[in-house]
Amino acid sequence: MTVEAPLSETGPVLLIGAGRMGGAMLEAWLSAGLRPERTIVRDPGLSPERAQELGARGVAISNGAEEVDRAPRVLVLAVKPQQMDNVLPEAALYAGKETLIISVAAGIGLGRLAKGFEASSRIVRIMPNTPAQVGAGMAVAVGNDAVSEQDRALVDALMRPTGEIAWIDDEGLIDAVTAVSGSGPAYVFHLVEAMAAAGEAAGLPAELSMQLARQTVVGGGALLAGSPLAAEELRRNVTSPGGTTQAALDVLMAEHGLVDLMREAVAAAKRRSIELG
Ligand SMILES: NC(=O)C1=CN([C@@H]2O[C@H](COP(=O)(O)OP(=O)(O)OC[C@H]3O[C@@H](n4cnc5c(N)ncnc54)[C@H](O)[C@@H]3O)[C@@H](O)[C@H]2O)C=CC1
Ligand SMILES: O=C(O)[C@@H]1CCC=N1
Repeated sequence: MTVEAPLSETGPVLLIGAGRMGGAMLEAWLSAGLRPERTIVRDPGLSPERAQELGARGVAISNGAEEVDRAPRVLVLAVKPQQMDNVLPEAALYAGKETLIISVAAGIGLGRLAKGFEASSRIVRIMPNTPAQVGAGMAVAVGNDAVSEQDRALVDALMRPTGEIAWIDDEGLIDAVTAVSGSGPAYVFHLVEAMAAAGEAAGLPAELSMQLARQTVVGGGALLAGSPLAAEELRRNVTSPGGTTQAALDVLMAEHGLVDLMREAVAAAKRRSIELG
């Protein structure tokens, strides 16, 4: 197995697009020891406050021009899929022979990315999620044929501080991945909103209901993370036969319940991911 140098010795990393997803990964990298002066952000849409805040932490904010002559070790594209066509020609100016190219954009395939760079370019497509910001993310990666074992080790080193990483060989799976783990945190946050609203409907004050919903999802996630038991087993441990939980699960697990709804939701997200490409 090829082992890449620790993150503190990696770089320079050029992040193009430091919005919600790029920003989340950036925070994880800096927390894990990526040296700020070897971390370059190119994002003309950054607010002056955010640019100043990153600058104060030592991160280099680039206006683009100076990047042309200093190819980064890694170039990470974290702009919206709709922005990619505008960004690729600029990104191609920055990429050198040694640069590993990573894109986290939903729907944009390796083939389309490759058209933006030199034919021999090593390109990895990653679908991360925003819990990356606190090191609890799930990222799935797929590389083109040019990607080496060393490149994979570098991607692992970069993504491990953001949470778990899984590699797939079949890029065709990535739309479903996007629909489950890429978009999935939003489903969990919506669950919190739905539980809080249901608590209010059951007579709880709004603030207390939100506290209960939020901490229950946080606590459920922490138990799932810390326990060797499967989700199904943990669910059974809450469910006394003939008790209150069973009464609720009879509703959630009924026909047209959560399982059917989630299947439809994930299928819709997968369709949209395919459309974006
Ligand atoms: N937000 C999420 O949970 C996830 C997002 N993604 C992917 O990450 C990508 C970014 O999404 P978000 O961070 O949510 O969007 P965002 O809108 O928060 O961030 C995009 C950033 O790109 C910047 N930008 C726009 N044009 C640019 C240019 N020409 N050069 C450099 N920067 C430019 C914007 O100023 C903005 O800060 C998308 O492709 C999305 O599919 C993937 C997984 C999860
Ligand atoms: O909503 C989106 O399109 C992006 C991709 C996965 C999460 N956010």
